Amino acid sequence: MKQTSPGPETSSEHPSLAGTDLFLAYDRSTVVHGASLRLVAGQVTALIGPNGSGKSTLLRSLARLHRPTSGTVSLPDAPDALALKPKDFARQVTLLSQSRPTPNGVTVRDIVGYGRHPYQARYRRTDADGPRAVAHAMEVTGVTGMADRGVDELSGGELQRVWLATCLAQDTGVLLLDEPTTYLDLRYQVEILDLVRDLADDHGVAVGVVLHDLNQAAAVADHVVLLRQGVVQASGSAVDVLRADLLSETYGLRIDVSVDPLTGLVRTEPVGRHTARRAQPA
Ligand SMILES: Nc1ncnc2c1ncn2[C@@H]1O[C@H](COP(=O)(O)OP(=O)(O)OP(=O)(O)O)[C@@H](O)[C@H]1O
Repeated sequence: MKQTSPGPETSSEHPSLAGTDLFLAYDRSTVVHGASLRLVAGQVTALIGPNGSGKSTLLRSLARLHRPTSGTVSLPDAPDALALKPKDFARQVTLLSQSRPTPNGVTVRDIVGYGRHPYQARYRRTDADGPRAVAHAMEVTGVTGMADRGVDELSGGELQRVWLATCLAQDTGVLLLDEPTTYLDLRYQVEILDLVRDLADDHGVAVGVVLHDLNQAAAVADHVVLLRQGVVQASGSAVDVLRADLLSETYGLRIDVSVDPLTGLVRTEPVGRHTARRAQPA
């Protein structure tokens, strides 16, 4: 692994969630080989890499939805987070996964309310913060206006925001997001990424987010982790990881990289045959 700069892996800060030397397999086929990741409070860590490189599997293992063959997942109060009771874990970590089944006959407000499940006792209602948390989660994701609609009648982007609201209502210190901008129009892509940044900056949430758009990763992340074939290729700041040579080799495609003089953000530009042809001088 190329450790390009002091990133979460070398940070002396205590991580809010850490995966260490994780090996992850489906049946007997190992797809993630010894990956380590530390999510730190107030920081956004983006996982990037080509299709099938193991991003979702790694994220799901951090959320305890994929049991590692070996390696550990730990929380500050639990060196072995896999041993925690489900509700104790769910009060600390939530995952917005890529796809979820859409239940019939359930309203948006109900679905967002499911996020409060870890705070509710079986026989008594003890969740005094619930209504406030649900209302706030719906407001920041822009779904308050559709609170009474059935989730089975929403568009893909609307539904994505409802699921995100459900995660936010869970009010955890660690938020794991698998491609949260998929299905969203441009405005909501930007709003969701702004929201992610606010959660880290203003509420100290540790965010781990899978992104395909490298420019979005550059814009939102404090740290970027590049995966290839289940191996962490590089980990560090956007400037250190989003390098033309590293990206071109990893994605098998020429990718030009520049720094925007106005924003200082790294910009990546994949160069296909058509782009290259158009760039030829007349
Ligand atoms: N349920 C499954 N059963 C068997 N193999 C799987 C399963 N899910 C994923 N894989 C395999 O595991 C590897 C990693 O997949 P994963 O979904 O973690 O990658 P990814 O980087 O998130 O991909 P993408 O960008 O396409 O979403 C791939 O080779 C994939 O084919």
